[in-house]
Amino acid sequence: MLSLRASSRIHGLTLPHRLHLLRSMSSSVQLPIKPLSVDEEADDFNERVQELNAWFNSSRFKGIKRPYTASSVVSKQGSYKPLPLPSTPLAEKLFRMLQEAEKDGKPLHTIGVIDPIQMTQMAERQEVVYISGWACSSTLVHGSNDVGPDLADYPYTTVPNQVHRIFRAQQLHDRKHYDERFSMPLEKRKNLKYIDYLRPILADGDTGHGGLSAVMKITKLFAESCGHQGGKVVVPTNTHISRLVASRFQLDILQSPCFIVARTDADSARLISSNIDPADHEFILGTTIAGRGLAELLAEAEIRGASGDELDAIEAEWMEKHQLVTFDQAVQKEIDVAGKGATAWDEYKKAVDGKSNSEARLVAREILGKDVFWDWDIPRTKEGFYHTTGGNEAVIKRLLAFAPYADMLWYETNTPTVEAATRIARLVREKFPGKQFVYNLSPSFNWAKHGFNDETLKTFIWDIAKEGYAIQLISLGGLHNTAVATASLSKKFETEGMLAYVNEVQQRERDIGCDVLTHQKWWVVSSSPFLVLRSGANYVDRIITTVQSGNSSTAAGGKDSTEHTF
Ligand SMILES: C[C@](O)(C(=O)O)[C@H](CC(=O)O)C(=O)O
Ligand SMILES: [Mg+2]
Repeated sequence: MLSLRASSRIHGLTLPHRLHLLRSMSSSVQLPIKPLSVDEEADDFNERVQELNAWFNSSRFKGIKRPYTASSVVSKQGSYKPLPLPSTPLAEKLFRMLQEAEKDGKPLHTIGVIDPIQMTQMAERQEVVYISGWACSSTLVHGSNDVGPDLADYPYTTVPNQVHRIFRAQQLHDRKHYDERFSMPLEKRKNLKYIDYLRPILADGDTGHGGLSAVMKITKLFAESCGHQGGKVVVPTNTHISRLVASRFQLDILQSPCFIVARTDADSARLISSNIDPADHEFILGTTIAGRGLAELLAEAEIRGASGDELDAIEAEWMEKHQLVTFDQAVQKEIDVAGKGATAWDEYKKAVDGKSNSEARLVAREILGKDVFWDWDIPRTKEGFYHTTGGNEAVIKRLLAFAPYADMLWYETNTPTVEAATRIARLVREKFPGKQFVYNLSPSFNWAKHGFNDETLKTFIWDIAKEGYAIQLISLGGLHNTAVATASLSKKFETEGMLAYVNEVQQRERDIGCDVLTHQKWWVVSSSPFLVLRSGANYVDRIITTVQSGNSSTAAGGKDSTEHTF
């Protein structure tokens, strides 16, 4: 809830200067105590529109297209300019970090975190935090706690809730660390390594969990809980663009500089929900064999009680017989059959560049002197989806279409290679110089099987960083690491008892200087009889000592604490 100070009038100043002054005097807003006149209200509105336009034109949004006006945003903001969100300084920091990454050709690379412990252990070295939808789906589903595989069917508050949890933990550890620093003399402080817990968070927004209003709601939650989101595409290009615009519009209403990352899964996508956008037509597959639709045959089989296996067999046989092709491939075949050769094909390709399927059909008829039979409805799946080729060309086309609307681009690759990453980035950057990318160093790949040797595996991140892959993340790195560390301890503990604990955990914590070794200091329930607080014990002790006028006999980190044995 916002705490707003009611203002008394400031005499001698006329609007809009008065309101402007009130806004700039403090980070909060002083609302006028009497309704403004219509003229005053209009002046204030115009001043806000001007201010917002200046923000839109600032270097933060260089190259970003907004298909709406600043006044359409201001009118949605309500009667006063939004206060800066806690995520704003972090988003601004990310902007500067990314500019530096671009200048140096170096990456911000990170490991997806699943909890506050992992966040603290990465804070010293990883400059950004990634929060994965997949990992949330497996570990922390908001509301129902019904964890499961990532089908993006969890409540849309799930990932924002995790972002909120991690952001809160970042803030607490920052406060704890700061207090620790200022509880020691300057000379000693010089030797205490400064840890920056306030790392910008990049969070997975998946497809936005619904229509445009849902996209706006999740965007708002992310911005409010501190985040930057990535969208996922299984939809027509223009639907994705609408979601990006909805997301930006929401951020603009909040006047938030949070980053929007447009992610496309077009590389591996084999289905598209609709053929409504001509931009997707060249990649949609159809059949050159007339006949009954696949979905119709499957529905019929289901009615007569066919089993799942039988249905799969019907589909496989149908697909085998029909060998789906794009319209261009169907035309190419007809050109070959007609013996018209390479010139006709070149002529066709040139004429259909950027055109819809209905236009391509007219061009083909012109060249071949007849219609080409090709149907994209016959093979539709029973859900109504169209088949699509996927692949890198589809990726490139989408990235180029999303570039004006997104701060960063993310294509989810099928195969991690420097060559593919380089080619795609260069083609995009030819048209959008300086555009930056996010790259998923996904544990879904068997990294040992992609032709890397130790050397190329080690340099991969830095090699692609030179091409603009400024944020790179092991999406499920934290999740896998928890799995392997726990499995290993569990295995050894079974037979080696406490020796296993010492060797696997305590000794290693000591060797690598892991601060959780002394977890009371790191994160503990205070032993105060008055308050039970989850917090950094020493930090809480100091607060309690302060409020109890310097007397806290119950301090959690007092002389009886087991931590003094470390
Ligand atoms: C990136 C991702 O969307 C995620 O939820 O983190 C997942 C995880 C992964 O497999 O790497 C995805 O790519 O679908
Ligand atoms: Mg995801």
